Amino acid sequence: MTTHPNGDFAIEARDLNIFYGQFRAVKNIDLQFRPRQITALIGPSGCGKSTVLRAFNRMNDLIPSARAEGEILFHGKNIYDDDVDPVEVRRRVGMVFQKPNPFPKTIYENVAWGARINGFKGNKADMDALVEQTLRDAAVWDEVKDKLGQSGLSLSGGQQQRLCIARTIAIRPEIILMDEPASALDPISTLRIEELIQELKQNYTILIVTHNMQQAARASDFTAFFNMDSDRAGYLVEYGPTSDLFTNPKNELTEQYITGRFG
Ligand SMILES: Nc1ncnc2c1ncn2[C@@H]1O[C@H](COP(=O)(O)OP(=O)(O)OP(=O)(O)O)[C@@H](O)[C@H]1O
Repeated sequence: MTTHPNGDFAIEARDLNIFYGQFRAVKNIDLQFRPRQITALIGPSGCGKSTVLRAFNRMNDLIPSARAEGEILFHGKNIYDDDVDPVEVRRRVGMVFQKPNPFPKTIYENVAWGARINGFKGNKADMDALVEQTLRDAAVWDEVKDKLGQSGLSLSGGQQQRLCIARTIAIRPEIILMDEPASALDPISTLRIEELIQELKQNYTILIVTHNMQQAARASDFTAFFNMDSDRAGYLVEYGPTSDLFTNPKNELTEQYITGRFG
């Protein structure tokens, strides 16, 4: 994929519409994400947050009925152009899912896999060092360093999710998409994930879908609020710095949503 600088933005949606068969699930989305910032996508159930998120790494391609119109510009290139390889898009735009889904392999292999995908050529000692550094970056090293040969599935839910984040960053993406990454976790594990997201921001642009308004307010720099129209298509109501959106929303609907009056 030949790419060019994309102005000030890490990734950008232009007039994005996504359909499942005849049904238009989201409409006319324009959104621009600055590098190394965390953006929360919020809104009532079914308004299309996950659908929009998955559009940024062509994950919707895996759903046979799904179709995108419009553009997603990444380094100035529309990722939906015919000459773009979706596998390469997913390498550069990684994803963490709601339910932790480590591979049924060792903790070590869950991380080493990503490095190999990236063409890692070093010896065993180099790989050991890379696995350690990646697990440290994902704030899970201390808990797993004595059991790297055990299955990733043997860890707690919160540890599994941090292992999945390690697996994602081992591929060195530029952008990380997170679809409610803490919603299946207890409050302490949730806080650890939020802290980790803050650290990852130094190196990655992060888009995070969350149902949890406090989490959006605490953990993000920007917030995009979506709602569902009378035709059930999701649309973007308001987008801006999180502090503005939560303290001084411009739109009446945003105010109603963040104060819990609907959704
Ligand atoms: N695979 C699919 N096939 C058909 N319709 C789908 C599919 N996935 C989602 N939809 C529909 O698209 C719309 C948006 O769904 P989506 O899951 O993106 O919303 P959401 O805001 O993330 O919801 P939630 O907060 O409940 O997870 C909904 O009407 C949903 O029923």
